[in-house]
Parts: sequence; structure tokens; C-alpha cells
Amino acid sequence: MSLAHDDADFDAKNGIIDSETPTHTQLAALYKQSFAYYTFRIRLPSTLETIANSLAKDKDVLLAVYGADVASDIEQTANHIRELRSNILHNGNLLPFADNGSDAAVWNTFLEHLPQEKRSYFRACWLYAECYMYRKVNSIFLTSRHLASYDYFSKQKQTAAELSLDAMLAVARGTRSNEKNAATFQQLLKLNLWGNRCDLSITSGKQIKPTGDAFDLIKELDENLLVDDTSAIWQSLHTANGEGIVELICDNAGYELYTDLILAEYIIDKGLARKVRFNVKAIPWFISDVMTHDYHWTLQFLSDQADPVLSELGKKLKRLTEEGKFELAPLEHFWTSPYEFYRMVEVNPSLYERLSQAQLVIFKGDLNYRKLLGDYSWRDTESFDTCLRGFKPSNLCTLRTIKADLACGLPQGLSQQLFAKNKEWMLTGEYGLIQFASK
Ligand SMILES: O=P(O)(O)OC[C@H]1O[C@](O)(CO)[C@@H](O)[C@@H]1O
Repeated sequence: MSLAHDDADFDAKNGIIDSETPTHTQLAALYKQSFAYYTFRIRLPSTLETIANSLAKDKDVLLAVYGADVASDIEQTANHIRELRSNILHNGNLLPFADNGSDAAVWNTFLEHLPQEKRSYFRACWLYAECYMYRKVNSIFLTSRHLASYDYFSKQKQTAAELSLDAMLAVARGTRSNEKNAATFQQLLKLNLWGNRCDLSITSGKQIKPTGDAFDLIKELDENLLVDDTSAIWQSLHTANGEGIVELICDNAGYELYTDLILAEYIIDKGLARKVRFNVKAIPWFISDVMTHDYHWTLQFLSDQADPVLSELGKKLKRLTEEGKFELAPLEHFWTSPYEFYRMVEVNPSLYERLSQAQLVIFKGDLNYRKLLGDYSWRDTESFDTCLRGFKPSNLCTLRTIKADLACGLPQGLSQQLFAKNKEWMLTGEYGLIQFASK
């Protein structure tokens, strides 16, 4: 992807600084050579165009589900999405939400505390502005007459799962007789990590089909795993009494959720914990993120497969859920708020307290990583512990393929080598991090 897209007038009018993000600064589209700038100039407008177009494409389905009156809604909603797109391209302001979303007050309090000069897409911290955009899309649907409960990413999430059926089958076949040992667990963590590459927000919705045998892929990708704390993660569970809870902070549906389920199955089957709690999103989020209905759809999708290995697995996962060994956590709007995780203890102490009861908290994916680090341009050699800024409810780890220009805990000189090979190495998901911080 070329980051060069000159619009001198826009840059001059909005005070864009033609530099990289300075060290120890919030990431923001203010800096032209940042991924944030490219995200707001190119990627998010493309994502919004796709959402608006999909409404027209899915009109027949919507009419069938919501009735004839929805026709006017479809057009109006698509127009509002296109207005939002235009608003971003003109560096519009992050205005308070006037919808009935249960998190609107939390969002508006957050916005009120932003300095006035930082309340626009290109001036706000990238994290705040990108989360705002996805919440603004939800607000447009919430304020429509018939589409308030419509998951406008559902079809893409289901298609992504259907496209990965071969990979799911290969993984199921390869994991039915796993031993309880560090090597196997570490392999499943790596399988889970690389499942994060299949994420539609990085491709602005373009579907990608995971190919090849997942276990061969793990070996091939080992050189792209830049930090590997899988051994410490195993120790955090293996040395415990197996009566603990693992909190899994989910990311994407589809193949990534499938690898989460496979990892959770192993954790329960081998007595490494008594429960795995899945923390999903309360609203449609970053295109691919898991919501409650995606979890249940995935278990049914597996159960319905002709291949007995998959259908038996699907039924087993349903059983684990019915027995409470797998649990869907109470919906928390914190996960779709703009807050960095170090502020959780202040903003949502009850959630912090719940995570503090866990034996291990697993954070999945790039957006969660950005929230762990606070969308801040740390030196990439600074320690994970430093960058957490005190966020330590329990033992925690992150499984993240790198899709944004921030990282930490890297060996001295590594990022320079990688930039020399490809200046966009941080943007493609081809490198990964598995980092652990003990409580
Ligand atoms: O699904 P993941 O791994 O959280 O990726 C989402 C990330 O992808 C991007 O859309 C691409 O950088 C980011 O804006 C966001 O952090």
C-alpha cells in the first residue's frame, strides 16, 4: 500500500505535520508519515463506502427481515454513512452522541474531557478517533427506524468463516489427540496468534482465505514471531491448581474465533483452568470483531458440517458452553470504548476487579494491543511492563499480529533491520508478538 497520496490543500488547512510520529507521543493522523494518517485518508473512507454499498446490495434480505418500511431506512442510513465518510475526509469534529446507546453517556463524558483542539479525526489520538468512527456508524444505525439491531458486519464475518472451512478442518484433525505438555500448548498459542492475520479491518473488508496446513504455517512463520513468551504463559497455567479462570478478550470472528475455541478446548480438557470466559463486543466493531451472535453462529456452523470431525467438535463446544466451562462474559461496553486499558481501573473498576480474579487474561489482536500500549509511540525496545503503565489485573498476555505502527519489547536493532527490508513491515500482519506480563 502506498502511503503517498498528496493533498497539499488538506494538509495545509489542517496543520498536518509531514513527519513520523515523534517518540513518546500519542499516535495521530496529524503526522503524515503515520499509519493513522493513511487510515483516515484512505482505509476508513473505503470501509465506510463498503458499508454504505452493502446496504443497497443487501436490500432484499433487509426487506425480508425488517419489512417493506425498511426501504426508506436503507437509503437514509447509507446517506448518513456517506456523510460520515465525507466528514472524516474534511477532518470533521468528534461530536457528542445523541442516541439511546447505553454507552452514549460514557462516550460523551470522554469527549468532553478531550481538549477542544484535539476533537477532530486528524487531531485526536488515532485510537480515540478510530473507535469514535465505529461507534458513530453504530449511532447511525441506532437512530434509524428499523435497523437499530442490525449487525452490518454479520455477512462479512460469516463469509470469512465459510472461506476458512478447509483450514478449520485441518486444525480440528491435527488437534484431536493432543498431549498435555508445554510444546503442544505453545504450538496452539502460535496457531492462535496467526489466526489473527485473518482480519477484515486491515483489508477494509476484502476477504482472505487462510491456505496451507496451519501447523506447517506455524513452523514457517516462527522467524516472524518477534517475541515468544509462550513458555511463560504455559508456566502461568501449568503451575496453578487448574481451578482458575482464563479471561479471553476476543478479537475477530471467523477463523480467529475458531482458533480461540481450539485453545480454550485444550485449556479445559487438560485441566489448566476450570473455565474460559469469552469477552465479546456489545456492538458491531472493526468489521470482524466477535459479538454474542457470532459465537453461537460459529458453534452451530461447526455442528452443521458434514465432516464428523467438525460436527463432533461443534457439539462438544456447545456442551462446554452449556456446562459453563466456556462462558460468554457479561457484555461490557468498555471493550468498544476509546479508553486505553491503563485507565480501566478508574473508568470501570468492576471489570478490572473481575479480570483480577483470573489466572490469566489473554488479549487478542492489534486493537487490544494498541489499547494495552495506549496508542503511544514507545521506543520499540521499551519493556511490555513499562508500556502497560500499571495495567496489571493479573497474569496477562497478548497474541497480536502487527498491523499498526507501534510495538514494544523488541531486541535492540531488530526494527531497524525490518524497516530496511520493508518500510511497511508493521502494517501487514505478517509479523507477530506473543508477550506476557506476570502479576
Ligand atoms: O482485528 P485486529 O487484529 O484488532 O486489527 C484491528 C486493527 O487493524 C487496523 O484496522 C489496521 O491497522 C487497525 O486500525 C486496528 O488496530
